Amino acid sequence: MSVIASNNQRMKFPEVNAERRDFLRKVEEKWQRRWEESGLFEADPDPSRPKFFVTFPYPYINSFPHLGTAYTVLRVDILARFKRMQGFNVLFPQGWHATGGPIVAAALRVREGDEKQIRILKSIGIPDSEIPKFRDPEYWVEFFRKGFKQDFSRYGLSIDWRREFFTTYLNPPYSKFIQWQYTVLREKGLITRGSHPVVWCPKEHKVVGDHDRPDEYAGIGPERVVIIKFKGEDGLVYPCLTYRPETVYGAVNIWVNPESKYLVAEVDGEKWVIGEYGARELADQDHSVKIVGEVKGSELVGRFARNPVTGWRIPVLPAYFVQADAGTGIVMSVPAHAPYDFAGLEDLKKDPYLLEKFGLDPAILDAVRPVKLIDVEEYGGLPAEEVVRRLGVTSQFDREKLEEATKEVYSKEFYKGVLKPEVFGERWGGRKVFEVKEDVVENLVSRGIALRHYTLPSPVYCRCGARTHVKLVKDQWFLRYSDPEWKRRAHECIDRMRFVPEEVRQEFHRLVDWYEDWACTHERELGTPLPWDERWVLESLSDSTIYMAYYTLAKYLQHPEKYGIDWSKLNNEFFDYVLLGKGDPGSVAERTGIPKELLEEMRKEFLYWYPVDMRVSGKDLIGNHLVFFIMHHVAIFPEEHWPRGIGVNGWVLVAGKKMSKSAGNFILLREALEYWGADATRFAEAYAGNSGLDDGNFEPEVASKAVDLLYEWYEFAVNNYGKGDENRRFVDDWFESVLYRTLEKVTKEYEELNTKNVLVEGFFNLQNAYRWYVKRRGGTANKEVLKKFVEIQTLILAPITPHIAEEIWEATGHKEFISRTSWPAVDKSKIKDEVEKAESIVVKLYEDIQEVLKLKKSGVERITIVAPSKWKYGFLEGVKRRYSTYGKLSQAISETIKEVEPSLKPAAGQLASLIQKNPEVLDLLVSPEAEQKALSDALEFLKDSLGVPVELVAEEELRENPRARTTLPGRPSIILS
Ligand SMILES: Nc1ncnc2c1ncn2[C@@H]1O[C@H](COP(=O)(O)OP(=O)(O)OP(=O)(O)O)[C@@H](O)[C@H]1O
Repeated sequence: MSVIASNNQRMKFPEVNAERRDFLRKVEEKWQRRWEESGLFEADPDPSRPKFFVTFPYPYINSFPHLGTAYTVLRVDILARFKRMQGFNVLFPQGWHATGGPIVAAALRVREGDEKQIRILKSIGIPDSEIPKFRDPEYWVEFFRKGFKQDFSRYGLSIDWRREFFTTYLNPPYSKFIQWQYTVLREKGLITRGSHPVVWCPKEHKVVGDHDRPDEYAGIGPERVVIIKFKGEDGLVYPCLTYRPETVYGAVNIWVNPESKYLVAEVDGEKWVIGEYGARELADQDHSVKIVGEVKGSELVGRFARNPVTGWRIPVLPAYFVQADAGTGIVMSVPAHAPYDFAGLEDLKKDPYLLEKFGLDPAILDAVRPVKLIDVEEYGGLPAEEVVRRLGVTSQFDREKLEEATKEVYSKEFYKGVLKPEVFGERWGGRKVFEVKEDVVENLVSRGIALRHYTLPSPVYCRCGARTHVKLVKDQWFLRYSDPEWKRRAHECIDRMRFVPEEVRQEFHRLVDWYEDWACTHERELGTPLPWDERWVLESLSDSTIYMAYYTLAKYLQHPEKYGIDWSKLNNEFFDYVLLGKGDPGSVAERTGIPKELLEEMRKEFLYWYPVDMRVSGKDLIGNHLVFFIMHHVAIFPEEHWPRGIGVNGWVLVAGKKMSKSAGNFILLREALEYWGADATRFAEAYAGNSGLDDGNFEPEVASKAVDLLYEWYEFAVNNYGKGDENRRFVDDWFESVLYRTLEKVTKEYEELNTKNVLVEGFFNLQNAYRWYVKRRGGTANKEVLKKFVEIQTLILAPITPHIAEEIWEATGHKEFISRTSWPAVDKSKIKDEVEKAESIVVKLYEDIQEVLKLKKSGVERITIVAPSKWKYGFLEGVKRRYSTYGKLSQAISETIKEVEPSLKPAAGQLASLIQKNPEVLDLLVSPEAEQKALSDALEFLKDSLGVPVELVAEEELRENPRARTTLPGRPSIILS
């Protein structure tokens, strides 16, 4: 089940045992206090130990953390704790992100008394009297920074809090660090200046970010399109806006909306006919636009223009699906490949009244015939026609179906479509659309036939109510991500990194290739001013690229009073020295007033911790932040400081959507902590998913159940540690083998951050195995084995549920924090395949006997298990060996029979047919001694649990009994008497 919750509609959590929960919470408080008092997670350089540096993308602090953030950050904590137990000196720092528009916009909304914004604040527990404070963006930063820290601490995250910081000018040393970074990038020629398309409010004269518009318009941004100019016989240019410029080769008419008003405008010296919206957008995208007149769409209908690439004389026709206030308001018609165009033409053909209404001669349609340009395997005929017919589109007003049809045709043709050589000639013919599209555009533009343009795919309104459009903002600063050398270094870094899961590596390569220059500054947002042009502040992704390096210094820089650091004296030379080793510490000391020794210590600290060993994030950041993280590291740092690892995971969803602060659909971490406590919440979060792109599934039922499971484990461990007997039996070997095998598997799963698998293997399966072990032993356990079980189970749980693990550790007489205890070594000598297999024969036998007894119901006085003759083991061994060579069971059997001594041939024939029927016995094969040992060891258990005497008799002794002859290694016969 997935979580269903939102601000307004709080979820009802499944019932929890409050007494147990309260016990767990007390334990949690106790250990959090102890960890803090002992500075357990404060990590300082220690050259005698290997280091491990883990990071979590600093969250944006416009609300409290929710279970989505908590899911991902828990994985970082689990890795940190696991690595610590493996003997690494682990640094897990945490900062907060405040850069960008959302906080400023939200504060503004509170100032304006926006009801929705105020409701959101109330829903997360802010009392009425406090709301006015949220008019100030700085208050948001301060308030939620504290809230995040509080929640993360109560969640038991093992963070070195001395390194906490937040972004923007509100934190001067961080701002200086960012300014240093951009100075370095500029010196390396990686920053350039140019224009950039933005969503623009013409009324308020400002950029409209996601947070400056009603929610339904979130995420809609400028899209690159092409305007193709069709010259009219009336002297006007008909500017057709298109996403598919390559299809101009099949444009057989032009569409206008007959009922709309168009403008006549002088655009860059030509006379155009265009919608008002388009004229505005062109004017804001570096074109000179002068309105000189107006014309009704219907007046344009029936005129003719020339297709600029084919030279065809084509008519202007009426269509109601054309929106004059979108794009240029004028559309070229490609009926072979565009479902709307096909439907529009069909309507005209079907309805003579329409032609009449606009005074059109029906003959005008004769020349308007679809021309096929692109071949796609799926479509034999005209793609648009086929899809329109298949979906049952009735007219151009059938919008829903037409949208679906358009999506289908466009995407199939884009990726799989091959351009027809007879239309596109040698240059493009025979090639895929996506391969040549750019070249086609380039060609059209260079011939003066087309121009590049930006527009919005659908209308977007500003919060002030005005309709926005795309404007090119000048003097924008860009990161030159298009630079080939920069890309090359990033690819090299990606090749060397570890990715969890491995399959995301290719995606990073693809993204690095895909990125073009990135506009890195914004106006009117919280952030750090660009050092050489302070009108601009660095936008939120651009300021969050190498800040992991800042963590290594934050210990000093965020505590200036402790180290005698004067923030105002921090300069680029300082960062050059401590982060790049450039310059002379003596002169840096003189300029900054920071003692030389301290500077050297900071440099050492950086060198000790860097690079980042593993950065763990939700998959949303793959496409942006994590790419930037790589790009900026390779630009600024030498190779030895490039990132070493990235781990990604899916999202915690709410009703199929990412749980998110901005969308407002969340369960707050603090609510969960209040209801279940930290360990049970952590248990359910860890159980929610593994590494990879699949989304997690936080189940409240699991959290409620975890309260019981953890409490019961605590009781069991504390009450049973040191108990048990000294007897050593076969089944002790078995359980020990399972224990160490589990440990081996769990160690691998932790390395891969598959936390769900850890709990499945390392908790649920192990607990089941223990239950069987005790049952098999008639309710007892071996003292040493039991001790090992309690220890290993608690150690396995420690990274996930550290508080209760500490409590058990202490209660079982261990002096050290479990968080500092070594991860147990896998004792390979204890892992015994044969023993595990032999025991599985017992399990199956036990189940089989139960089944048979159920059928018999009563009257059974004795159960005889028939131990197979030794030669049968040899025979099976021979079959198994040959089977793995030949791959054919029958051949393996007949070859083996040849080797059997003559007196056994008849019995071997019978055995052969049994193997044919039960080939699984080949997998169960163990030595006769091991099987014998397992069965003998189980006799008492079988007798006690089945309530009937059970004996193990050799096959030879029961020669007369036909059931006995069918006994098989791994599947001994059962005789009831
Ligand atoms: N629902 C979620 N499931 C898993 N991880 C998440 C979820 N939401 C955020 N994260 C992760 O938390 C980290 C910090 O991101 P942050 O809290 O700033 O989230 P965000 O996506 O910006 O905010 P929002 O909650 O508004 O979506 C990122 O690694 C992000 O992938």
